[in-house]
Amino acid sequence: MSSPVKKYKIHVPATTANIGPGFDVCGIALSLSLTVLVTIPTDGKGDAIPVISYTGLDSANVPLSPYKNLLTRVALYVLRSNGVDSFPPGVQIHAHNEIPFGRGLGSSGAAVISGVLLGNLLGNLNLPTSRLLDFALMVERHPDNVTAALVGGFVGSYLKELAPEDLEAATVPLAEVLPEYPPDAGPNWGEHPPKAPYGIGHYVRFGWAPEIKAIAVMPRFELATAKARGVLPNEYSRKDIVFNLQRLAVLTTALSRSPPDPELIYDAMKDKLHQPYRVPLIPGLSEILEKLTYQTYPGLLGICLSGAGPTILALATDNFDTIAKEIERIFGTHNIEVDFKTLTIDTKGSWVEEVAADATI
Ligand SMILES: Nc1ncnc2c1ncn2[C@@H]1O[C@H](COP(=O)(O)OP(=O)(O)O)[C@@H](O)[C@H]1O
Ligand SMILES: N[C@@H](CCOP(=O)(O)O)C(=O)O
Repeated sequence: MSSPVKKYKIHVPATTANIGPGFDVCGIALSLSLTVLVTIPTDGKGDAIPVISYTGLDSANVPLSPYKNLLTRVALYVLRSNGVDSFPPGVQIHAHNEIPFGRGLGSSGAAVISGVLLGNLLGNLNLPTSRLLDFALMVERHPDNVTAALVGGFVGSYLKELAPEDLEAATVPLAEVLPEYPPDAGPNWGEHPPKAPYGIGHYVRFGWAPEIKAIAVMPRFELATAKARGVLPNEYSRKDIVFNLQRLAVLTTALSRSPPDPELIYDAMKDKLHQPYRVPLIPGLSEILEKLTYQTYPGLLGICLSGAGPTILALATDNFDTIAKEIERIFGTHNIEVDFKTLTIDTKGSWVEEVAADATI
């Protein structure tokens, strides 16, 4: 006879980050999600390590060892940081993914947030949102995707300047925060991870005009965020920083006003801090940013790279298919195939629900 179980579903949305000038600051949660079904035996019996399975987008290449999979490594990091040395026995994890990997729609941010929520659930930790965010930020150091994925909506965030002793913990290489535990690691294996400082991330939710939708045009190739960050300079000119600051200050309010003003938003979504440097990695990007204007495509409000790319984000109130098809056409001239979707803004963020013992994804 099988063990009695408790089952939970963790829901985490995709995110688009930067929105033009808000590099590493702004994020928007979108209507695509990563859903994780967690089965926990109530009699404490079963395999010592969780059994993982995946369905959905890009699921064929995800590592299924809990010591290699990003989601479970983050969960174990949260557990170990809170005095729980290993996964409870008999846990089964099934993830269903709608967020394409490496396209600039926050798949890794969603995996990190689900991992933090999974650790919180498996350890019965009852951590508050700010503490969940601390752990997420120890893993994914830019706050834009993880904050929007956790709290939902259109969000701006910053990282607190840390005290020297906390700074040391926060700059520990990712590989040490998330060691790839050998499969035979016992509960006391290895060093404990560095303590996550408290209150690393601070955020505010902006308003959002309900008629604005997000068109995501997703090229069929992956661009690792780490690679797209690697091409950015370490220093910028005052002129370029001021260019972005001016636009960002206007954009956060302009996107909340109904009806939205295309003339104001279009220019406010321009950027000089990351997009120009990423052009060589995304054939067609410059042409797309120049060619699609609010004057030539009625309904278009603004256009930018989604996160680190290669997805293009167009914010619009109308003519979604026409706008997407023109972007598809330009990518096509560079022999790049795409998929496109018109998405709405997810205002709920991440959430966990208990489901019936016979529930499936
Ligand atoms: N649901 C998931 N489960 C496990 N790993 C994931 C998941 N989603 C993303 N990842 C990991 O994150 C990588 C993509 O991260 P990244 O380069 O930051 O791109 P993105 O823009 O999609 O966040 C994937 O190749 C995979 O290794
Ligand atoms: N601010 C980051 C955002 C990365 O988002 P992703 O969805 O591409 O991981 C950056 O621009 O590097």
